[in-house]
Formats: sequence, C-alpha cells, structure tokens
Amino acid sequence: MTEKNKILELKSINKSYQKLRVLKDFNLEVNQGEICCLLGPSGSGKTTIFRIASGLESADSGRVEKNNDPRFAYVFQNPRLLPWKTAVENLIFVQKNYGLENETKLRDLLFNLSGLEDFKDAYPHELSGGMQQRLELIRAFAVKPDLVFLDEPFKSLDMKTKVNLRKLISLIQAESGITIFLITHDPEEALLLADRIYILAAEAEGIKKEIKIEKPREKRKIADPQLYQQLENIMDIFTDLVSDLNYAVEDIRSLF
Ligand SMILES: Nc1ncnc2c1ncn2[C@@H]1O[C@H](COP(=O)(O)OP(=O)(O)OP(=O)(O)O)[C@@H](O)[C@H]1O
Repeated sequence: MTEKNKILELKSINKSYQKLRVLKDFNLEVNQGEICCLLGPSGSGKTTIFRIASGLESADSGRVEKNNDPRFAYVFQNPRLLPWKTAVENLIFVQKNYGLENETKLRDLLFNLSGLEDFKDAYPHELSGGMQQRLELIRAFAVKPDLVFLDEPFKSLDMKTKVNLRKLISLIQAESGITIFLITHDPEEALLLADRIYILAAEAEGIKKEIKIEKPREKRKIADPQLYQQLENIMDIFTDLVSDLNYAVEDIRSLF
C-alpha cells in the first residue's frame, strides 16, 4: 500500500456462501485516524466485510491490504468477555498479548471513563448488558490498538447507555487518533459519530454512496438542518431498498 493515510484497504473482494453471493468485486478503504462507518440494511454483508477486513475470515478472491502491520481490536455485537475472569482480569488478559499488563494507569483511566470504576472486580454475569458492552469497549482500547472494529456496538442498548458509549468512543478517538471502523444499520448513529460513511446496498451491489461529514463531532445534533438533510438522503436510499408490500393491500383488506 503506497498511500500513507490509508490504514486498511479492501480490493476487489468476492465472497459467496454456497450459492449466495454476498460481496462482488467489493472495494473499500479506511484512512488513518478517522471514524469510518459502514452503514447498511440487515443482510447486506456488513459482518462479512468486518470479518474479512479484520482477518477473521478469508475472501474467495481479492486482497486486504494493511499499512504498517496495524494492531487490531474488536468489539462484537454481543460481548465476548471471559466469564471466569473479573472485569479487570478481562482487560489484563488481552493486554498480556502485547506486554501491556503493567499499564495500570491506562486501565484505571478506562474504568473511570466508562463509569465502571466500582466494578473492576465484578464478573461479567454480575454486570448489566450495557455495562458488559462498556467493558468490551474499554477492553478493546486497553491494548492501545491502531484500529478498532466495532460491529454494531450499540445494538439493544438503551438511549442513555448509547449516548454515553458514543461520547466515550468519540473522546478517546479524538484524543488518541486511533482509527475506528464502525459497522451499523443505524443512520443516526453513523451521522453522529463518523467522519466518513459508506452506504452499502443490498444483494452484492457494493457501496451505493459515500458521505463525508465535516462538522466537528461534538457539535453534531440530528436536529441540525444540514445533518437532518443528510439523514433524509440516507433514508431515501434505504427506502429504495425496502420491499414494496403494496401488492398485498387487497388481500389484507379482504382477509381481515
Ligand atoms: N457463515 C455463513 N454461512 C452462510 N450464509 C451466511 C454466513 N454468514 C452470512 N451469511 C449470509 O450472508 C448474507 C450477509 O450476512 P451478514 O451477516 O454479513 O449481513 P449483515 O449486513 O451484517 O446483517 P445484520 O445487520 O443482520 O447483522 C446474509 O444473507 C447471511 O444469511
């Protein structure tokens, strides 16, 4: 990879599961120090892209290029914490892979920022779903990664936890310069967090549109006319992808 600002690039990726073609000649790039978001409807191949980009799964053909052997960290849709280890032991466990187990100050900072400072010695089953997701998130940052993959990290979280997690990600990213690759189906989440959004079409059609959000993250509000217009544009694209059920109107009227 020659361009300095790219940390990850997917080139001409093809992927099928049996007869189902999920990715066809798919291209995408993630730039150093940005929050890059992949936004798409359910089943459009987001998790498949995430797994291929992060090296958890191989493509049928195509190339994944990385710049300077970046350190990856992952946050999955459902927390994958080690149930037999306490919260702090979960962090130490992943830090050990990189010789970072003595980074006590970093761990303390992450526990404080996430509001989990009183739960360092709790086991995952003693934490609520939102707390587990926060722990999973700070565990990813605890390894001082170059690139964090977030696969729908806010799924099934309540509003307050979502807002807090967004703030946490935004602050750490802004101050550390860590690159984030966020996967989501929620346009609002993408607009509030991302510097750049790739909108994914359904059925192996690739990227439908790329949007850059210039406004500083801390000043973004969905009610802002500019951002709201972007949201409308995204919703229009999504609406095009939604199945038309009008064919059933007569049947619904007659059968109920
Ligand atoms: N291991 C697998 N074996 C067979 N089919 C698969 C496999 N993984 C994914 N698929 C199929 O590939 C398509 C894309 O799935 P993927 O999970 O990448 O989509 P997604 O956009 O992440 O969806 P969601 O938002 O619902 O998680 C789906 O039709 C899914 O059924």
